[in-house]
Amino acid sequence: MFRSFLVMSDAYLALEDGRVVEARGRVPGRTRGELVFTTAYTGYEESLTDPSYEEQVLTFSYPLIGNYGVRAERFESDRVHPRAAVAREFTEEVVEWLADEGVPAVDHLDTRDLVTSIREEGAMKVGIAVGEDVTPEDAKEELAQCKGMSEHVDIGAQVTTTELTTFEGDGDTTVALVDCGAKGSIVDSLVDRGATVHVLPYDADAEDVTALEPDVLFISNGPGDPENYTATRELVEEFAGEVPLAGICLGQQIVASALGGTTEKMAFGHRGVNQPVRDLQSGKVVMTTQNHGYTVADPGDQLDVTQVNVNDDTAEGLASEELSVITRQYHPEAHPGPHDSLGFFDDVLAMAGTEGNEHKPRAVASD
Ligand SMILES: NC(=O)CC[C@H](N)C(=O)O
Repeated sequence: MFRSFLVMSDAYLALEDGRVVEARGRVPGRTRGELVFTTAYTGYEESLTDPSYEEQVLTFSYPLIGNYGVRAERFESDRVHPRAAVAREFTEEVVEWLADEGVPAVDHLDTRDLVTSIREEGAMKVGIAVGEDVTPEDAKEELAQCKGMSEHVDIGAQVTTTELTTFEGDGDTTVALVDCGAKGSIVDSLVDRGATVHVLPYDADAEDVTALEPDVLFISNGPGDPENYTATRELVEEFAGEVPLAGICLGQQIVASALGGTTEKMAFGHRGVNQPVRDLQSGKVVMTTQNHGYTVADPGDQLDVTQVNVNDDTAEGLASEELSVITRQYHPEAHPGPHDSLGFFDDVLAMAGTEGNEHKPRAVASD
């Protein structure tokens, strides 16, 4: 009786399964979202700035987050996207960063237990209340207002560029990248290979794309349910067979859905930097970075599954030689994660059939 009086918590997480978990508050605030976890042991700056985490609460299963600082050059976008961050222990530097960004954070809870619950019960809604005077009821109120991921019907608007932005490369390929929440490393990976990348709003129409005379139409990663991206799907329908198509993560899901396939929600998704993927033609397995909660259930008649996840056989790569399409469910641009699959960007430019792109990796100093 006295114990609960003496050790008052200043943070509560109300889970959809009815539990309320106590934690230590690091950044105050009240919020809600879909509770997911990543097993990545590095790359917290990249994950926290990945727009695909919009409307989610990100739990790190790795116990210490922040041990090599916070550097803006590693950010994937200009802000933190998860609604809140959860770890066993955050360093002061990460806490300061999240406080600057106004993103609630909690630690000193058993994240092993939380991750086990998500694995057993699936990604679930969570309400969070952090601050000196908060009560479990506050967290429950947040939970009561929490929407399911698919109910965020216009989530693309929260993360997209609002105007056309161009990144010049010194080769011959022109890429129209539809920004549904694109990671900066996707643009970098294309520009590094000489492509000029025009970044378009997620609701761009056919005229906007045609005006750019692209060699490739590229659909980016992004948050939420792929079925909610109606305008982007229409673009794919319009240009399939006319312009080569590429897609990453949400991009793969939208391309499949537009070309007659179906998508579905996974129980708890794939989030981490060691997801094994097998290429069906070569038999080769590569380690990949992943962050998704939906998957392509059926690619439809026009696309072939070219790569699968070794753990659960889900579709990791799709292609159509006839329509010139290649997509990946994982993140070939890495950041964070292994660079095994960077060759995807070479394949995309090769598919475009343009010449004169020279690959200049950023790791090599230019002279
Ligand atoms: N990284 C992404 O593009 C995520 C795609 C989609 N929002 C999903 O969760 O499956």
